[in-house]
Amino acid sequence: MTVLVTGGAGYIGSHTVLALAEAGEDVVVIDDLSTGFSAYLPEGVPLFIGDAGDENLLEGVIAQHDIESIIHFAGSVVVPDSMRDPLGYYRNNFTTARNLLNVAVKRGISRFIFSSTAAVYGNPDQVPVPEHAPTRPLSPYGSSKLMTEIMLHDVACAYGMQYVTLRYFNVAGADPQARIGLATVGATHLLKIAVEAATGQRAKIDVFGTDYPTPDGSCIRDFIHVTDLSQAHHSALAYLRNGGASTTLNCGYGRGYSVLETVDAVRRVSGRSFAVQYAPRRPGDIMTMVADTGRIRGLLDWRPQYEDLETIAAHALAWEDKLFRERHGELRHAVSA
Ligand SMILES: NC(=O)c1ccc[n+]([C@@H]2O[C@H](COP(=O)([O-])OP(=O)(O)OC[C@H]3O[C@@H](n4cnc5c(N)ncnc54)[C@H](O)[C@@H]3O)[C@@H](O)[C@H]2O)c1
Ligand SMILES: O=c1ccn([C@@H]2O[C@H](COP(=O)(O)OP(=O)(O)O[C@H]3O[C@H](CO)[C@@H](O)[C@H](O)[C@H]3O)[C@@H](O)[C@H]2O)c(=O)[nH]1
Repeated sequence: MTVLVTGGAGYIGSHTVLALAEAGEDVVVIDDLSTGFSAYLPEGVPLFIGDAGDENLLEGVIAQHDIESIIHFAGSVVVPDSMRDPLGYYRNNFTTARNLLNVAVKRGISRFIFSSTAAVYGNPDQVPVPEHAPTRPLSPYGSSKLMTEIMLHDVACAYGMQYVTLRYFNVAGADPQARIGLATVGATHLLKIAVEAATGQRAKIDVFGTDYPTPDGSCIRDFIHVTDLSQAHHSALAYLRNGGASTTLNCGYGRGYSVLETVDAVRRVSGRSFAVQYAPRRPGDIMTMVADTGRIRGLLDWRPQYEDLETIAAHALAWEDKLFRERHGELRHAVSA
């Protein structure tokens, strides 16, 4: 019984592959390495380099491995890019998933876990946001994920598939042993930018908007540690294997931190000071995004371990220090599960 992980060489995918491999699961990965890194896969995990929407490739992988479930991470993830290139985003997020589901249905693979996003909610009417809140995405990225959610639901109803759609809130941090982490060059995530500043790779960090009607004027986010999120995937798999009904789950902790609090946490754990500049609001930003986590905590046997913001910041920083030294030729990379 093997789990097929698409996009398994990416940031969240590689942490999930590591968690599955450490739990003794058989895993195979399909990744086109457009933003992923083959070196971040544990030794012995087969990697098929190619498009997760290539039906011939998928048929070949399924012919060689006894695939029991699919976890689908592969996709394009940068919100502003999706505004410039909506067709590219609909192709890589929606059409890829459509082809993957087509092969899954043909080959009788009946368990599917899908990476969705809090971006499907758009500006929420209520915070914390429950799963039944209205979905009003503000970007083609969010729309492409919502369309895929709807397609998955329809496919599951028609062909008897069971699925879990996981809506991630703000994913951050790195493997606590710093074996892997976020390595994307030019990443735009707040915590990544802050640890780049703390490691001297940036002169300063801009805080986009300090005039919001929040306690300190900056936006508020619900950060989830990538290792806890990877464990949520394993728990979702166990839930489906136990016959759990198809469902959609928010993935966060239900606790919001402001942008300024987050930057302060990086300053504290690093003990390094860096310049913080107040900048205008970033277009399209949602003011407050915090998950209602009642459903995931009630349905899954999931025990997050790294809910503390300083722990998330410390792990992101340790990884960034290592990545910086690797990229400057002082270290070589090796992952062992
Ligand atoms: N990082 C976040 O904060 C966040 C939040 C919400 C949802 N998500 C979703 O989680 C998933 C993983 O995101 P990530 O942050 O790890 O990004 P990432 O870019 O690190 O990972 C994506 C992986 O998919 C691969 N890929 C892309 N298109 C492919 C294709 N057509 N075929 C095969 N491989 C392909 C890339 O090479 C990469 O390894 C995405 O679906 C993303 O939309 C991420
Ligand atoms: O240099 C920076 C970077 C970010 N921010 C602010 O920090 C907050 C968080 O921004 P960011 O880390 O870019 O995340 P989001 O825009 O909240 O989006 C993330 O979280 C979404 C789910 O909630 C995912 O869908 C997206 O892919 C993911 O990037 C926002 O208020 C930004 O304006 C800054 O002030 N300065």
